Amino acid sequence: MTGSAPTALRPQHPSPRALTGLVEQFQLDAQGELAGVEITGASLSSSNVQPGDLYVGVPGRNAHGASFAAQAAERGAVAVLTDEAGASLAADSGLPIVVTPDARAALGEVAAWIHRTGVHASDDDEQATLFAVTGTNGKTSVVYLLYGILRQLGIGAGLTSTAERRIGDEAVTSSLTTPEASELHALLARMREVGVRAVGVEVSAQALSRHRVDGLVFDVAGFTNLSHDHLDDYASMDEYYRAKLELFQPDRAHRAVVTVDSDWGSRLVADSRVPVTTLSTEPGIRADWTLVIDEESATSTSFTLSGPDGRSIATSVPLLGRYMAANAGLAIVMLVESGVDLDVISHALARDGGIDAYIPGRAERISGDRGPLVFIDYGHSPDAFLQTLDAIRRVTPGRLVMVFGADGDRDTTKRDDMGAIAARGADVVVITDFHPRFEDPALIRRSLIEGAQRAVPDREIIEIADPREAFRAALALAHEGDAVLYAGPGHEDYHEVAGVKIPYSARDDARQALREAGWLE
Ligand SMILES: CC(=O)N[C@H]1[C@@H](OP(=O)(O)OP(=O)(O)OC[C@H]2O[C@@H](n3ccc(=O)[nH]c3=O)[C@H](O)[C@@H]2O)O[C@H](CO)[C@@H](O)[C@@H]1O[C@H](C)C(=O)N[C@@H](C)C(=O)N[C@H](CCC(=O)O)C(=O)O
Ligand SMILES: Nc1ncnc2c1ncn2[C@@H]1O[C@H](COP(=O)(O)OP(=O)(O)OP(=O)(O)O)[C@@H](O)[C@H]1O
Repeated sequence: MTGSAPTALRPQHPSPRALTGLVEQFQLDAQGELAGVEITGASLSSSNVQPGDLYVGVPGRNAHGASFAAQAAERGAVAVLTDEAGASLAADSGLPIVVTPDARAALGEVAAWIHRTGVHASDDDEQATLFAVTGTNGKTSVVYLLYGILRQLGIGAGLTSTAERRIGDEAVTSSLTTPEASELHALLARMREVGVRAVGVEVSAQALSRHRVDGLVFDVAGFTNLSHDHLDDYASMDEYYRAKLELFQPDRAHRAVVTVDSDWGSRLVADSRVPVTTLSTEPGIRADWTLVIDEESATSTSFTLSGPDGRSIATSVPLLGRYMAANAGLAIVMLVESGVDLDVISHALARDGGIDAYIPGRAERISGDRGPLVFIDYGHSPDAFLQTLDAIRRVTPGRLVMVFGADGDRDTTKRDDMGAIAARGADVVVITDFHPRFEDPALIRRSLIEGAQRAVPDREIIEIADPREAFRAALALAHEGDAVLYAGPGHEDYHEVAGVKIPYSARDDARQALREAGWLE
C-alpha cells in the first residue's frame, strides 16, 4: 500500500465511519464484504487517494472513474462508491462496492456525513459561519477581502479560491476554483480542527452544476456581477445565469447580498427565494446599501458605504480600482448580514488604516517607486479587461500598454470582445500566448488581433508569441508616467501547452524584467 503527499488540506484526526453505516444512512445497494470496513475520507481521483478513503468513481469526459478503482485500492482506498455502470468496472479492485444511481450527485452529502460537516455536522459542533461568493468576476477578490477583514476582527478564518485553499498561514495551491465536494468537506473538517470560525468559499457556476457544494447550506451568499464568460460550458448567458441562481435558493443559502449594478443583479433579486440585501456601487441605482468612491490611486481606493438606518463606514482597500471597492463593499455587507456589527468592523478597519488584504495576482502592482506602473492581473474576460483598463487609466498620466493572450480550449466566443476592449482601452496592444492547451496558438492570437483591428483599425498592435519577450517589448515602450497591464496570468505559475504545464510565473518574470531595465533593485 502506498500513500502520496496530500494535495489538499484534510483533517489530521478523522473519526472513522463504518461502511455499513454509509449503506444504512443513504439506503444504498452494496456488493462485497462490508463488515469491519472503516472510512476516514473520500476522493474522486485515484491519484489523490489516501489510505482509508472511499474512492468515488464517476463518469467523465475521457473515462469512467470506476475503471481506476484498482489503482485507488493500491493507494489504500477501502471501498468504492459508484453507479451501475461503474460497479462492473470496479469489480477487479477487490474492494466492497456501494452503488447509487449518480455518484457525483450523492458525493456532497456522503462527504458531509463522513466528515460530520455541513448538513451532517453534529448538533453540539460549533459550526463556522459559511460565506459563498459567486459571479463572473471578483469572486476570488471578495473571498480574500472577507478573509482579511475577519482576521482584522480577530476571527479565525479560512478560504477556498481559484488561487489557494488557506487556513491561517497554511495554504495549498488550488486546481479547481471550487473543490470537488470530497475535498471541500475535508477542508472544512480540517478548519474545524484548528478552530476556524468563518470560511469564504468561491463558488463557480460549474461547481453548482456539478454538485461540488452539495451538503452545505451557506449562511450568506454574495453575488458580484455577470458578464460574458464560460459560454463553452453553458449554451447561453441565460443558462449561465440559471446555474448561478441555484446558489440563491433555501437549500443552498440562508440569506444573500446581491450587487445590483447590472440588470443580472436585479433579475437575481427577483428570482432568488432567500432574503436578499442589495448593494449598488453605481450612481442612480437604488439599493439597501450604496457605495461611493472617495479617492483612488495606483495602490489604494477609499470609499464610503452607506446602509439602512443611516449606518455608514468610510474606509479603504489597498488595491487599485473602483471594482475592488465594490468587492470590498460586498464583503462588508456580507459580514453585516452574518451578524457582525458594522461599528465593530468600522473600529477594526480604522485601527489598521483600512482593509488589510493581499490578493495574489489581482491588479497586483509589480513595479516599485521608479519607472512605469506595472500591474499583473488575472482578468481573462471582456468585462474584467474593461474594468482594469479603466482603473489603470484613471491613475496613469501617460500611455497605457496592455499585454495579453487568451485561453485555448475555453470559450472562444469572447476573444473578439477581448481584442476590441483592449484596443479601445490601451494605447498599445501586445498580443502573446496564454494557455494554448491543445489549440494552435497562432490562431488564438489571430482572433484577438482581428477583434482589436475591427474595433480600432489604427491601434498599434504587436504580436509576440513568447510571453517573456512580449512583456519585455511592452516594458521597452513604457516610461515614467506610463503603465503596463499584463492581463491573464495573475497568480498562476505555469503555462499549459498541449497537456503539459510549463513553469512560468508572470509575476517573477515581470520583476526580473523590471530589474533588467533598471527600474527595480
Ligand atoms: C470538464 C470538467 O468538468 N472536467 C472535470 C472532470 O474531468 P473529466 O470529466 O475530464 O474526467 P476524466 O478524465 O474523464 O476522468 C473521470 C474520473 O476519473 C478520475 N480519474 C481519471 C484518471 C485517473 O488516472 N484516475 C482517476 O481517478 C477523475 O478524477 C474523474 O473523477 O472531473 C475532474 C475530477 O473531478 C475535474 O477535475 C475536471 O475539472 C476540470 C479540471 C475543469 O477544468 N473543470 C472546469 C470546467 C471547471 O470546473 N472550472 C471552474 C472554474 C470557473 C471559473 O473560471 O470561474 C472551477 O470551479 O474550477
Ligand atoms: N467586481 C468586479 N467587476 C469586474 N471585474 C472585476 C471585479 N473584480 C475583479 N475583476 C476583474 O476580474 C479579474 C479576476 O478577479 P477575481 O479573481 O477576483 O475574479 P473571479 O470571479 O474569482 O475569477 P476566477 O473565477 O476566474 O478566478 C480581476 O483580476 C479583475 O480584472
